[in-house]
Amino acid sequence: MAIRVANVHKAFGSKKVLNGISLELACGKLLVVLGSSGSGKSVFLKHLNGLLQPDAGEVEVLGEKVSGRPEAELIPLRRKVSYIFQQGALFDSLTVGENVAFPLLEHTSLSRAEIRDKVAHLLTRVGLGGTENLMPSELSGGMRKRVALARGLALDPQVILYDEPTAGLDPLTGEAITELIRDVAGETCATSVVVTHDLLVAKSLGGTLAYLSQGVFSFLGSIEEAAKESGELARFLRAGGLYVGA
Ligand SMILES: Nc1ncnc2c1ncn2[C@@H]1O[C@H](COP(=O)(O)OP(=O)(O)OP(=O)(O)O)[C@@H](O)[C@H]1O
Repeated sequence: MAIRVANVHKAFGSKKVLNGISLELACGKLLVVLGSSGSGKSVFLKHLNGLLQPDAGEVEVLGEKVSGRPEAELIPLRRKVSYIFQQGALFDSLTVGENVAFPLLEHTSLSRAEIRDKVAHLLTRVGLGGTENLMPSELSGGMRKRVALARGLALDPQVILYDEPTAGLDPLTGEAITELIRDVAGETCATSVVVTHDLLVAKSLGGTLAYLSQGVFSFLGSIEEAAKESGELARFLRAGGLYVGA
């Protein structure tokens, strides 16, 4: 198993967000986490690399315990688990090339020339070849997300966590990012978890759907199976533009 979440609870003050959530995801699989705004999708994702710690329950990623570990012990695991933030989280004072090179400089002993080649390769892979010298301020939202993805892939992660990768993008750019996520999942055999509330993205990615509601996954299965559900999930799918039922 790449990811094992067992009975995880998380509250902020009196607000319960995760309420005994459980999940197992095998290596190389893609999971799409759906749910309404504020249902706790990002909170769930942050538990997978220890950015948040559960109040109770266990999280294991790539066979290693994430929950209950001090920050310093999680650093080696985070090299294998890439978290792609919603806004891209680029360093604004560094060029695009320097942003992508950053994890390679920090965590590998590659030479400058090797890093330059790897950065060029990663940027080409996300459709941004030759943009090394641009500053993040010169990029569109879609380009920033691509650079963030290139940086997130730099260390050849075994698990990739995407937080709303298409939020705020026009449909065509969103589609291009979705294709990229699908291609990366197919080519690298990495395990991917994609948090989104865009149902068309979920449909296009395929993989397993998890619907977060009331702090638990009230549904886990394929989009075809989801289409047979009733209640909140059916309403969510219908409102999101996926035709469900007769
Ligand atoms: N660090 C924090 N401190 C306090 N409350 C938090 C914290 N992080 C998240 N929350 C609360 O947890 C709830 C779930 O937040 P989360 O960001 O996971 O929602 P989401 O499902 O990802 O929503 P969206 O789709 O709008 O991004 C929200 O009520 C949020 O205010």
